[in-house]
Amino acid sequence: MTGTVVETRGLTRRFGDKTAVDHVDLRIAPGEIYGFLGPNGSGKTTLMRMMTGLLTPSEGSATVLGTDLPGNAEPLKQAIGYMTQNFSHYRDLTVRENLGFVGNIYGVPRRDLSARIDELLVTYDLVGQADQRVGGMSGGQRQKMALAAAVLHRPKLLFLDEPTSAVDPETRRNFWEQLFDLVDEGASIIVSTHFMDEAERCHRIAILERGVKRIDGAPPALMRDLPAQVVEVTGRDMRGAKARLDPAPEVLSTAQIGARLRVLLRPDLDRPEAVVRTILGAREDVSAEQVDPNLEDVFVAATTPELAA
Ligand SMILES: Nc1ncnc2c1ncn2[C@@H]1O[C@H](COP(=O)(O)OP(=O)(O)OP(=O)(O)O)[C@@H](O)[C@H]1O
Repeated sequence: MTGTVVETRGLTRRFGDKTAVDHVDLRIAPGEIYGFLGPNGSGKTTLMRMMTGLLTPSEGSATVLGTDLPGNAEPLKQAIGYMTQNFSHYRDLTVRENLGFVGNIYGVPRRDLSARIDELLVTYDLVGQADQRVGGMSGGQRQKMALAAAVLHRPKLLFLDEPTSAVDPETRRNFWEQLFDLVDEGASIIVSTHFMDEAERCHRIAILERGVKRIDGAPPALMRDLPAQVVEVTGRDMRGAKARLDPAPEVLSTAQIGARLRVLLRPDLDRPEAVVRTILGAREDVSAEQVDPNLEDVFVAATTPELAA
């Protein structure tokens, strides 16, 4: 294996007039958790489906674990695992039966399958649910089972499409512990999300918007290299403050987050917090402070036309 598990070259998919994925170039290294971060409809699922060989690109190509796509995707089937966005297992079967079914599809030998299922039930904390019908389990339990099913045949590359969209933060944290364990065991993982905290856990991310890759890199580097300065404003009447800041030429964008206003300003300004105070006028009830960029700022900057390259 070279230093790349996935390479895409101008990968594009159109549905009628709509371009769901638009000339995306990516390189994903082995042992990485690589995140696709983007809002609904930004093309994350379509991009993943093309990488798994399930969907033919309209244009462009990819090499996934040495297999060239478009082309014969058969060799990929055994090498990848895919956890789809919608739960795709049998609700009328038990956890053990579902895992057995998946094992048979992958041709796991009978003599190994039951031991492998027992091992997965322990790893994913499903021993108590082993003989329970999946339809009666919680969203978090179903998700754990879907992950167990995706890794049953020990794939080298795992695709997870918004795997934690329906679970509470604690379940999400545990789920991520398991992803790091899988990476320690040698897997590479591609995961899509619209949660910033999840994106921040990835080794590298690509931010997608309307099918276009706006930026990619390691989250700390993306935050460090943000082409903007960030000022946080707190006080009363944040909507009024936003209305005054938005038209100012020094201001690139504003976003209200609860009782705070997050303001991105041009990178060349001295004392951006003073600039914000001047724009807002002498208001005693408002404070403005320069803060370090976070991933949300990176996302906003990457999807702001004046800032995006
Ligand atoms: N089979 C299809 N036929 C027509 N349009 C499609 C099809 N699949 C996806 N699209 C469109 O392509 C765009 C990208 O969809 P996609 O599901 O890839 O986005 P996503 O980022 O995964 O969104 P979400 O977060 O909602 O899952 C959307 O506008 C969607 O409506």
